Amino acid sequence: MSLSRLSSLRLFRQQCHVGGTWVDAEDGSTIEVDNPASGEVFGRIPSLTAAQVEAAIDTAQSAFIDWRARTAQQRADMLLRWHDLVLANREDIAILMTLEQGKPLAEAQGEVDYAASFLRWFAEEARRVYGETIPGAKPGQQIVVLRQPVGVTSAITPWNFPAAMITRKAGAALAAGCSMIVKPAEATPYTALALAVLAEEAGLPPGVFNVITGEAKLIGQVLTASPVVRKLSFTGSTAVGRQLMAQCAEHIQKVSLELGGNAPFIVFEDADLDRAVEGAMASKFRNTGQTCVCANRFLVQRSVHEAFVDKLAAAMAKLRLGNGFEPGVTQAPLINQAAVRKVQQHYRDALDKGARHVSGAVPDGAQGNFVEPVLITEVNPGMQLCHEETFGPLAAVMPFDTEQQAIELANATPYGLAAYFYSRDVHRCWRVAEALEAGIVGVNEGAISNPAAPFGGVKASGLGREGSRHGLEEYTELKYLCMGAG
Ligand SMILES: NC(=O)C1=CN([C@@H]2O[C@H](COP(=O)(O)OP(=O)(O)OC[C@H]3O[C@@H](n4cnc5c(N)ncnc54)[C@H](O)[C@@H]3O)[C@@H](O)[C@H]2O)C=CC1
Ligand SMILES: O=C(O)[C@H](O)CS(=O)(=O)O
Repeated sequence: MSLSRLSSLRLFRQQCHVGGTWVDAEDGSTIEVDNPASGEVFGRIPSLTAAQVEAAIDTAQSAFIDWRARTAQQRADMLLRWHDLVLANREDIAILMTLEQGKPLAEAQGEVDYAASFLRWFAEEARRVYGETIPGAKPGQQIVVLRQPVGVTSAITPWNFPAAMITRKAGAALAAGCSMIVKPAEATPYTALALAVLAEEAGLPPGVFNVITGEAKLIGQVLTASPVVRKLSFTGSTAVGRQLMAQCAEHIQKVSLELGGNAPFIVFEDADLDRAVEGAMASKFRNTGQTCVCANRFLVQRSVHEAFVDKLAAAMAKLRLGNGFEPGVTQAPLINQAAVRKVQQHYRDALDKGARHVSGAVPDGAQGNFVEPVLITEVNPGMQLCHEETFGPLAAVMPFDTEQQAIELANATPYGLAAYFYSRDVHRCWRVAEALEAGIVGVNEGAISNPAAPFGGVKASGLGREGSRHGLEEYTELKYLCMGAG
């Protein structure tokens, strides 16, 4: 992708979008954006000042007053138009996504579809924000429960799903009648700005959906220190989520936190091994292992351990690492050198503590941001990868003996976002599904994402749910009216 070709993409914007206006930083400062495959800087984005973030909050507040007064049908229609425009511009959005995040183009196109599905889902839900009535305590008295939008909301989003993590939040917020200010990851701003172009074209009033860029800590401080902002939705690392939650305490802002994970993937001896391997590949290598719901540890019952490892190694050998724009590539560069070092660290730590290398190249960091898929086994609970999110293409297998041991091993982590297991014993499926400490459990399924489902985790994986009607309710407040008999 040449820079001249890039500048011909109408969705490629290098300014922030606030109140319907495209703006630069008032002091002219910018942040470089590079392509993870080559390291080439291909664009810049503004680094807004604190005063500009404050101005965005004021703009979003004014827009909220008008937006909440629209009818649910009007909000639904605009969300649906936004959905249609996102799909109509699928190819160009995917090009921007592969350029800035690196994922294979086909996977980027798939993410655009996934992102659009949240806009459709919340367009449909927008007309179902219901209240309720409750019998009063006295004759003639009635309790009326209203469900109202919380107001101005903010979203701080990660680089791994530059489109879907925005529409999963903005779709819900706007359907509820809120306005939103989004700060995308510094590494992946262009997908977010493309969504802003299309939101404007869909007829969303100025200030309802705003995209700002700049120094993360500064922007986070301004957004969480404002009494006008009534909710923050964050997806990213647990460390940053913990910090932001503390900052939101000042004005009791609502928070939704989608944080890190360490998903166990359990294969019982009664599993269909071929299906288990299919599920393992879908869970582990989606986005080159850079998702919060990726299998981080494979727990395999000892009697099928060797067969599973052999099948998994054979499936991994078919993966193809390369530039996301190359046809047939299924594994792309990691987002940056820090991500490469984390995979190296988890691999080295595991081998130092007794793991065995099975297949794939040793992650030695010699290929820039590219890391070959690698398989190890004989993993044990004392290894870093059992307690930290690897976020890369390292498949780590641990044999186990009993069902109870598998459950204990699976739950022995600070995280609790996703978990997976394969078994054809229906009674075991119920026992294990109920025992796993996670917000999402894939039962004989490795691909679990769905806009209709309440996505979220427990323990260090976060608070709240996104997607589903539950995700919309997170952007509302309940108020009850006690109507006296008069
Ligand atoms: N649960 C998930 O979906 C994700 C988990 N992660 C985990 O986090 C690790 C680090 O990845 P990062 O992208 O660096 O995640 P991160 O948590 O540092 O960044 C996520 C978002 O938070 C912003 N941010 C960072 N520090 C902030 C602060 N002090 N105040 C306000 N905003 C701030 C970033 O600009 C970005 O928009 C990954 O290796 C992975 O383990 C990362 C991305 C997504
Ligand atoms: O942050 C992530 O990794 C995503 O939430 C995972 S998913 O929702 O795209 O499955």
